Amino acid sequence: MSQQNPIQALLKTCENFAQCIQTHLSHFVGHKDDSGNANQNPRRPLFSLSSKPINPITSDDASTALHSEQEAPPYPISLQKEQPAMPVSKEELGRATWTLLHTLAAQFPDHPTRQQRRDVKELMSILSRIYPCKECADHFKEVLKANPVQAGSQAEFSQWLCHVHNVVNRSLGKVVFPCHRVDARWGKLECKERACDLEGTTTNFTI
Ligand SMILES: Cc1cc2nc3c(=O)[nH]c(=O)nc-3n(C[C@H](O)[C@H](O)[C@H](O)COP(=O)(O)OP(=O)(O)OC[C@H]3O[C@@H](n4cnc5c(N)ncnc54)[C@H](O)[C@@H]3O)c2cc1C
Repeated sequence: MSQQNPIQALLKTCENFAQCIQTHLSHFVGHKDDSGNANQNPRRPLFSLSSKPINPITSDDASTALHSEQEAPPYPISLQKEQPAMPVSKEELGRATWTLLHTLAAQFPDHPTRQQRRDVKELMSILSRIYPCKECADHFKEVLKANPVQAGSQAEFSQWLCHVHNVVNRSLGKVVFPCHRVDARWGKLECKERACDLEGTTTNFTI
């Protein structure tokens, strides 16, 4: 074993330490090695100036570094690809609403209770206030003023509804519907054991 001068040993330790620092700093500043090539060492620095963990997949360039700083989305990736909901057109909304109203009229009891008569009047009145097409709602308000709801029976209500629908049709330049054919056009729902019938048996639901 060769005896080493303690000063020499200390100098050697300092040199090793300096080399170590230089190696790690080169990861941050794109240090060129002795051969003059840019440092392509794929290893990550042992520590980062960023407070967030470095994404091991992204590369070193500034744009991807920016990405690695962004928050992860709070929802699954697949949801990001979904198309925005298709808006409903005024025509689709109208057809759907008339379908509801004419079906309701077809199913309206022959001998409605006072409450049922009140309900349809109230429903029409509410529609004229909150129908989600302001222009249509305002127009329907005028139609109702000129044609108060008649709901003394199923026949009366469905004929009244046919009439007001025709008022709207005319104002839009549409063909007028022959109201004697309303029962052929709009029937009751087909439900087992009269489950859809307003006068049918009451279903008990457990929620
Ligand atoms: C209360 C209300 C007010 C509206 N106001 C406006 C408005 O101001 N401006 C506007 O642009 N749109 C309005 N709409 C929408 C408009 O009435 C139509 O629904 C829309 O233009 C689509 O018309 P459509 O030709 O497809 O048939 P729709 O009029 O929607 O009728 C649907 C189906 O009902 C049947 N039908 C037609 N007339 C009658 C009738 N008299 N009785 C029974 N059945 C019939 C036909 O088979 C028809 O295909 C309104 C809708 C509602 C419900």
